[in-house]
Amino acid sequence: MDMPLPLTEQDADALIGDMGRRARDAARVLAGAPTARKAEALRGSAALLRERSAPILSANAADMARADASGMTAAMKDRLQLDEERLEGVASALEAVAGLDDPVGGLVDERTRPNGLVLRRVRVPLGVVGIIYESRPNVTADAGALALMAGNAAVLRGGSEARASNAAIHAALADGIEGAGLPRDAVQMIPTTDRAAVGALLRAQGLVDIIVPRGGKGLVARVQDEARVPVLAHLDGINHSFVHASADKSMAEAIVVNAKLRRTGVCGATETLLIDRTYPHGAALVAALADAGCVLRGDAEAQVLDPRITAASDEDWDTEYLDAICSVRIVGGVDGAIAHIAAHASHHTDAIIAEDEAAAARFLGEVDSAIVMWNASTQFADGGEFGLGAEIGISTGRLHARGPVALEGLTTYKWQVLGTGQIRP
Ligand SMILES: NC(=O)C1=CN([C@@H]2O[C@H](COP(=O)(O)OP(=O)(O)OC[C@H]3O[C@@H](n4cnc5c(N)ncnc54)[C@H](OP(=O)(O)O)[C@@H]3O)[C@@H](O)[C@H]2O)C=CC1
Repeated sequence: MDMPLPLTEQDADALIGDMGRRARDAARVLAGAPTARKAEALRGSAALLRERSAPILSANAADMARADASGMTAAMKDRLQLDEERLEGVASALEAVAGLDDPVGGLVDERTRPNGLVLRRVRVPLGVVGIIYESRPNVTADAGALALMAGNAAVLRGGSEARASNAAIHAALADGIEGAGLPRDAVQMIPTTDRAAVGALLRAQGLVDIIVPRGGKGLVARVQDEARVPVLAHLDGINHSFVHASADKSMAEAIVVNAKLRRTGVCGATETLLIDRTYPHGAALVAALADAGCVLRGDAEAQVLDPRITAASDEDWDTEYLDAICSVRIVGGVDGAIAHIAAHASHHTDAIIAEDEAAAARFLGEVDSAIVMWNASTQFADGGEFGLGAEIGISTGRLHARGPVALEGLTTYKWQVLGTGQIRP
């Protein structure tokens, strides 16, 4: 699928310009496509994924071999790897999206003015959505499917380590879409791993309506510097679990171990444990993590709790490890936790574990993150777990949609004004 490298800026602009124009044409068709047709496209794609499981898994094996050779971490390889069961999960997710309620045309609200004008807000697709994401092949299917079902055309740019898997999955999706009589260009995959194409996508004003960047610090910096297209940021998860003085001991241990270690490579994993200075079971809490194989780095007060905690540096409070490593800080009550989170969180997901309702209410009200939780694991940060069927990812920005983004988050609305001849005085 790769074009010759390196791409000049002009080559990249020409490539994205052409893809963007084709996407725009496809988006016009999709905006009016019947729900049944979109669902048929996704069910057809799911069937093709199953039919083509052997070539898709061998494409994935090629990606995995390159990952091994390049020394990719175990957590990153876990995200990249497919097997029969995971591929079945990808196909089933397409069918699940096909069964979701179509948001397009839905009535958001309606009111009648004293002059008799009827004002309605009706859901419409965003248009052309550019999605830049990590080396996780299932996202190719999930993102393409959600964009399509919400009536949008998608231009996908997956992580370079997953290029063979992505190309194989994308081909099944495009064939399924075409097989249902919808434009093949509805979901396009950028055919190069050259990052010049990411720059061109970020500059594609007028061709791309919104960019969803899913990724970490390198991507954040580039998006902040270069984006000319509106951005729905899906960025890193520097997430906190705060154990309040009133927390139940066994609940706190179970939640914290799960939040940190269930899958260390997902963006909803906890990276920093905050312990209330007056919580009486701090030593048992950190021991539960250390015994489960987690490396702990703490401030001086935390280090007193367990000899296995080494000294944290300032950098640790701003680090997303995506690994079995956790920073631990002792804080003074809810105020201390809120202050630490305000200074170091990435506004993704933060949780309080507490029996005290007033403490929890303050945390839920005052922590400014897309998802705030009470007595639950931060690993629940997931569209499927929220009952949305699937997700593009977790929006960490402030506008339009926050937290798990699925069909509704991929739409906007327009006003329909119904008169009976009114003129404005
Ligand atoms: N909020 C959310 O929903 C999600 C957030 N994440 C976050 O993603 C990060 C982990 O994934 P990781 O694989 O490290 O992600 P990266 O940020 O390294 O990569 C993500 C995508 O961005 C591209 N990219 C990265 N840097 C640049 C750049 N400077 N210029 C152009 N393109 C760039 C990558 O391309 P290339 O292949 O060329 O490297 C890849 O396609 C974590 O921080 C995690 O929290 C992950 C999933 C969901």
